[in-house]
Amino acid sequence: MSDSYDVNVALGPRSYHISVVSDQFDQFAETLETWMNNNPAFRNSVKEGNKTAFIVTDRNLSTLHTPKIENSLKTKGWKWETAVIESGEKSKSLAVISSLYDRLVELKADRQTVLIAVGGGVTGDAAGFVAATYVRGLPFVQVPTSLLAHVDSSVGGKVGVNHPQAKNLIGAFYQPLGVFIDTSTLETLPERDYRSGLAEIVKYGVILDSKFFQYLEQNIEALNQRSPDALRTVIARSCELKAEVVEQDEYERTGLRAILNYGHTFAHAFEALCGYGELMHGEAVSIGMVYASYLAEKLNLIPHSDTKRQIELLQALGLPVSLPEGTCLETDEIIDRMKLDKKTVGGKLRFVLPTCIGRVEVFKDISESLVREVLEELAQTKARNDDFQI
Ligand SMILES: NC(=O)c1ccc[n+]([C@@H]2O[C@H](COP(=O)([O-])OP(=O)(O)OC[C@H]3O[C@@H](n4cnc5c(N)ncnc54)[C@H](O)[C@@H]3O)[C@@H](O)[C@H]2O)c1
Ligand SMILES: O=C(O)C(=O)C[C@@H](O)[C@H](O)[C@H](O)COP(=O)(O)O
Ligand SMILES: [Zn+2]
Repeated sequence: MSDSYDVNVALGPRSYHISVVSDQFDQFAETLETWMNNNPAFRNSVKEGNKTAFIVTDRNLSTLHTPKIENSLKTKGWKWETAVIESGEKSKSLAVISSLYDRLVELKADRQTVLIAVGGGVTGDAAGFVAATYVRGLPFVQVPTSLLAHVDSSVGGKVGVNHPQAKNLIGAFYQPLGVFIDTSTLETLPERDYRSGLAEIVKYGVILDSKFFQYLEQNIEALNQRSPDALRTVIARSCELKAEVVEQDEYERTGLRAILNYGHTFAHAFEALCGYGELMHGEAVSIGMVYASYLAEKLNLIPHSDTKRQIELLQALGLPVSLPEGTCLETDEIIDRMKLDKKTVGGKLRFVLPTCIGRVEVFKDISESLVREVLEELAQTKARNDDFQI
């Protein structure tokens, strides 16, 4: 596999490129200008030297990688302002969005001001929502810096913020002009955040690609050591798989895109109920996939061995497979929160469940009592601290 690659997300007039490079932040402004030159709506700005940007980044990134983006813009004659939001899930809030609108008003930003998100999924989701809504749309560029953002959140155009009751309840579909992934950012990513990203990678194997799942099983050591080769392979494959799904169902209307939500019906309820930021998104997804897989077993869709393979892989990658010790969530409350999931129709829950490793389907007629059974049985295995090793 080469040192850099390019994944095209083919969405007609909203098509864009995901550029994956290593140690090439100095190329950022040139790449941005290429994307703008290829887009009739923005090429004049570059031609006329009207090059202004609004960078949104989080506190941690503001001293780590954001200066590299700023330096690159400087060499190409760009003017920019940088807004720093606090790190962590709590920044996915309407209060933060509102403060960013205020900054844009002060700046007198217009529809040619490029909004650049530099950070993890929180920054990308929040900044993307601002880009989607300010003056009904600013050109938006993602510079993801966490593994989770490389493989998932920067691709596909889901942007938004949390409601105190439920994750991502307020948002939009808004595709970026391009995604610039420099894998060197992973060198500074804390361990827990790195592992959180691995959960979404495992998700792609379960939902779409059994060979990829097998690759992950066979490369645990390399992934745990952040081997650049293994990382390039998994980032590339994850982006390709997500792009293929998004190309076919950009707005999650046919149901296909919903498969990217495997494990999330449980995960989002856990994240909201534990308090945003207590469980990382990827950790919640890891636990949520185990719950969903166990539900699939109860419906005789898969044998236990398929759940076991997921548990073993997730654990080998240092991910949790049950809620943390001491977590005590009421089953009724979990079900209540799950009903705020965006897949819910007419008050009825829908679940993405595996039918084997590499394939999932969306199920809509699952009895609440069965879901209750899963929640209660798995809460008890946690209490026995046996990590669901049945
Ligand atoms: N839009 C989507 O399609 C989509 C997909 C998956 C997840 N998400 C959302 O993404 C969010 C989770 O993303 P996340 O895990 O990146 O969280 P995050 O943005 O909070 O980043 C995790 C932590 O890592 C730090 N960090 C990021 N990059 C770093 C780097 N290179 N070096 C040092 N520190 C770094 C951040 O400052 C933060 O403290 C959740 O809100 C989730 O709902 C969205
Ligand atoms: O891109 C998608 O579609 C996904 O579902 C990817 C998920 O990993 C991601 O967490 C997403 O933000 C969840 O979306 P939501 O619509 O369930 O809030
Ligand atoms: Zn997710």
